[in-house]
Amino acid sequence: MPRAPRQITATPAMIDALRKSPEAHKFGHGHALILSGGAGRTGAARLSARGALRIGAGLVTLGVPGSAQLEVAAQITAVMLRRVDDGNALTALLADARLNALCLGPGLGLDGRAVALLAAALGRSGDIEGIPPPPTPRGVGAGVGGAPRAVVLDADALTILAGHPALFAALHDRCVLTPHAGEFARLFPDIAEKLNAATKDALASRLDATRAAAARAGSIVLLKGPETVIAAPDGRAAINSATQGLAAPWLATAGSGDVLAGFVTGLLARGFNPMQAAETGAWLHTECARSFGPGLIAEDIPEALPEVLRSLGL
Ligand SMILES: NC(=O)C1=CN([C@@H]2O[C@H](COP(=O)(O)OP(=O)(O)OC[C@H]3O[C@@H](n4cnc5c(N)ncnc54)[C@H](OP(=O)(O)O)[C@@H]3O)[C@@H](O)[C@H]2O)[C@@H](O)CC1
Ligand SMILES: Nc1ncnc2c1ncn2[C@@H]1O[C@H](COP(=O)(O)OP(=O)(O)O)[C@@H](O)[C@H]1O
Repeated sequence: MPRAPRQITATPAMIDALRKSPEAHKFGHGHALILSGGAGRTGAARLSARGALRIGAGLVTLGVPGSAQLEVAAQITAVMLRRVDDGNALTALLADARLNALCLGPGLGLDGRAVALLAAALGRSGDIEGIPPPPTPRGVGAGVGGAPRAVVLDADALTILAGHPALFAALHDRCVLTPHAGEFARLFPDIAEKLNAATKDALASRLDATRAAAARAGSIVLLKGPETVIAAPDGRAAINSATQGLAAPWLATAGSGDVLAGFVTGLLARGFNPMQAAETGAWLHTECARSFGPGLIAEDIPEALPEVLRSLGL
């Protein structure tokens, strides 16, 4: 019998974890790497990067193909930029163990480069059909201490996973998958079918579906919506409600999910464990929308974060 899900609220433990030590320098708060797609499609990854930086990652770098370098350079300041043209370039970059959290999906695209980046991020570049084996430096796919690197997979990365079973099989317990309902149905069609056919309470069914997906993936799954459900492979689950008194309807705007992916990535870079990062990121995301209120667009979400953090006493 699975444990009852936790309703996410700001507990003293969450607030404590969000506090920054007065002694630490920027590398003590982690370095997040967000991989972007090509020119004309870089907005989503830039939104994620801004979210990761605002939530406290010490450094945030956007990995972009050469074609998008100028476009992105013209739009960023505190966020940094590295050229990442293919899977080999990412593998080489990941020899730096200080890059401790990755985000793939927002605006990534579905082309060969995107597939190769996903394979490299999951440490599988040498054995995926059609992707040449790279010269693998030691430690690739691993973070500090040899544990696999934390990876947030959203948007296009989820669509790629749905078409590449070998990549799906490479998911691990430091991955956080953040599908909306459409992406969930693409990735877990049989589970989604059962969910749609369910006759019991809608939230309970979403909870069952998210738990089943997390168990299959071996990763944290965060199913987005007005009631966001988060589940771990071991059956732990939590719900972030944005309904009734906590409603945040202005979150239904293009790019808000990209910011959420950035929030979770930034928290992973800071050292939060994957379940804690997903829960805390989802809660703060809703609070930002509630704090900003009507007229919110995706760019406003990271900018609302300082006020929300201050209201927690940080
Ligand atoms: N500013 C930017 O640069 C932005 C860039 N973005 C980037 O665009 C790329 C594509 O991402 P995407 O999510 O827009 O498209 P896609 O993968 O086709 O899935 C959408 C289809 O799924 C379905 N669907 C079912 N339930 C759903 C639900 N709850 N919420 C949403 N959809 C739901 C629905 O089908 P329907 O139900 O209408 O038949 C819908 O047609 C990706 O890289 C992303 O990062 C965007 O983030 C926007 C801001
Ligand atoms: N009506 C709503 N009430 C509260 N939150 C919502 C609502 N609609 C969407 N959201 C939230 O907004 C975000 C939308 O993400 P997503 O669908 O991936 O959009 P995008 O791909 O444009 O970034 C998710 O965090 C989701 O939970």
